[in-house]
Amino acid sequence: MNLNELVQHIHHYSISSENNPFITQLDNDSRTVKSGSLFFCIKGFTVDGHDYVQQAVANGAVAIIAEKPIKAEVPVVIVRDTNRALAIMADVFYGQPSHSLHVISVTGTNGKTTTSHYIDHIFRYHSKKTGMIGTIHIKIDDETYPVKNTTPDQLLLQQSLHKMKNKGVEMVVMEVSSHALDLGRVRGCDIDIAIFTNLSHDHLDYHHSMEEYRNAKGLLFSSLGNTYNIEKPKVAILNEDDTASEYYKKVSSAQILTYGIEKNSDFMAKNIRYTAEGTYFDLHYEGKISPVKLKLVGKFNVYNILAAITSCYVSKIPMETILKAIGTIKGVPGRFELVNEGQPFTVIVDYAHTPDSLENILKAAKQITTNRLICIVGCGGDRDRTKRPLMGRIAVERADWTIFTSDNPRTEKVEQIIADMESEVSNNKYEVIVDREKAIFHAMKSAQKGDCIIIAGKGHETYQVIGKEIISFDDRKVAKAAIKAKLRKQN
Ligand SMILES: CC(=O)N[C@H]1[C@@H](OP(=O)(O)OP(=O)(O)OC[C@H]2O[C@@H](n3ccc(=O)[nH]c3=O)[C@H](O)[C@@H]2O)O[C@H](CO)[C@@H](O)[C@@H]1O[C@H](C)C(=O)N[C@@H](C)C(=O)N[C@H](CCC(=O)O)C(=O)O
Ligand SMILES: Nc1ncnc2c1ncn2[C@@H]1O[C@H](COP(=O)(O)OP(=O)(O)OP(=O)(O)O)[C@@H](O)[C@H]1O
Ligand SMILES: N[C@H](CCC[C@H](N)C(=O)O)C(=O)O
Ligand SMILES: [Mg+2]
Repeated sequence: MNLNELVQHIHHYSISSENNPFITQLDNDSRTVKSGSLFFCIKGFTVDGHDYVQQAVANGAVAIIAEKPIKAEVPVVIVRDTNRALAIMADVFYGQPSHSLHVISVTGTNGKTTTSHYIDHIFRYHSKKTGMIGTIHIKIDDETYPVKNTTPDQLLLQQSLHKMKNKGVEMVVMEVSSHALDLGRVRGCDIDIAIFTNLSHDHLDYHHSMEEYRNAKGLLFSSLGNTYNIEKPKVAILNEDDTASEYYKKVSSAQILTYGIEKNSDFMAKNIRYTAEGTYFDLHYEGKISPVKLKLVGKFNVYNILAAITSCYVSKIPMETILKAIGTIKGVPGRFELVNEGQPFTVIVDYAHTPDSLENILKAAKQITTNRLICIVGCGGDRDRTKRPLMGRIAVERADWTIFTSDNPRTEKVEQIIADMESEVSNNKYEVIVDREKAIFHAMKSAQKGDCIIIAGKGHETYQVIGKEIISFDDRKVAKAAIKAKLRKQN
């Protein structure tokens, strides 16, 4: 595709030359530029891409998209907003892949990854080729690719969707974070179904207030479009029990479907029974009642399943197939993941890293615990500090014993993060073991029959970020080693 063909999709631009080079790839990082690249200068949080034009040209860039005049031996196109231009041009360059894919997006504070995995599982059970974009990885049919972000930037997003199209993928489920919406990462993406899981305290370092945070998520629903296209109707699927849904109903022109447990909703779970084997409930929808069996625990998982059922049902998968499929869901990596080495106590690794998710997971664990509930938890550095006292208080109030430890301190002092977590704790049912590995070994050593140990916050993560360094660390592996060490000592 030539430069002129691409830039014609932007309303306001000026171009420094009449040359019309052939563009072989798009780049927003000078380090990945190759001969034939069109380089987009993006102002980041750390550096400004405009400062890397010379490097981009040296690496083979044949044209530049910038927000201000830049000296370069190649054509420079000046646009008002390079981020927006990248979203539009990437969509065009990659042949608008989202337009012919069935795209389901999931937003909300907690449950995005979990719900996405359930949806993917149901579609695959229904023999569809699927793609998934989210916190754990990008998955294209059976191949997975590592990720830096829950929702990739505009370029990687369109590239991934394009690869999916080429691989014969029919449907994509994608997590959409509030950061992504605020930064316009999903602009130009034709989304068919948008799911809202819930809204609770997180990311207030970035969004400043709950209202701002709620509104950022609202961008997904306000940009969803309307239902007038009969071939591709747009549907917003909202959690009726979360008050933020009222706002999303207002900002969206799409068809609205609701799910819930407490309030009357289109897809509703009633008569819920939580047992050691799993969770059972009656699904009420369209005047019908269907029994549902899950091998999952926790009320929050009933919400995730309801959202998954609703989105698959409106995607025309028969309810009978959906219900059979969900009976075979085993779980999601790092989400309530059991570590079992034959020990007489329960060990669970979970990604709870917000006050609400920590509370939920401790409540769910309590239901299956016959002795003490022990919680190992930390908070991330260089992230929302205001959630730390809340998480500290919740852990100590809900668990019988808590160990505060480190969880990706990044450039902050772990001791300060833990002091923040301790600041609103009102009893002494806790201790501090800064080193996470030592904390896990200590918990295993002191565990007794019937105890349940929740290792919270890192879930699927295979690293610990200390300073600028990334160290290999996996809660599941460490827990396994600690249990084995204990069992060896006993034998
Ligand atoms: C705060 C934030 O969102 N930062 C994102 C941002 O990085 P940045 O602004 O620091 O980028 P930068 O380093 O300043 O670079 C600016 C530009 O110069 C370019 N550059 C830079 C260096 C160079 O040598 N040459 C060059 O061309 C860069 O490629 C970039 O285009 O752009 C990067 C590329 O798209 C993102 O990976 C990065 O996410 C970082 C890793 C991050 O931690 N983001 C978090 C806050 C985030 O987005 N989280 C959400 C939600 C998580 C959840 O589910 O809870 C997510 O969706 O992941
Ligand atoms: N619907 C839910 N409501 C509240 N908590 C939940 C829900 N689903 C999962 N959780 C809890 O939140 C944790 C994170 O879940 P999940 O990874 O699905 O969320 P996410 O929204 O993808 O998070 P992130 O924004 O970090 O990607 C789980 O490990 C569990 O403890
Ligand atoms: N998606 C979350 C990840 C937090 C995971 C936790 N382990 C941490 O590092 O704080 C965030 O960006 O806030
Ligand atoms: Mg996620």
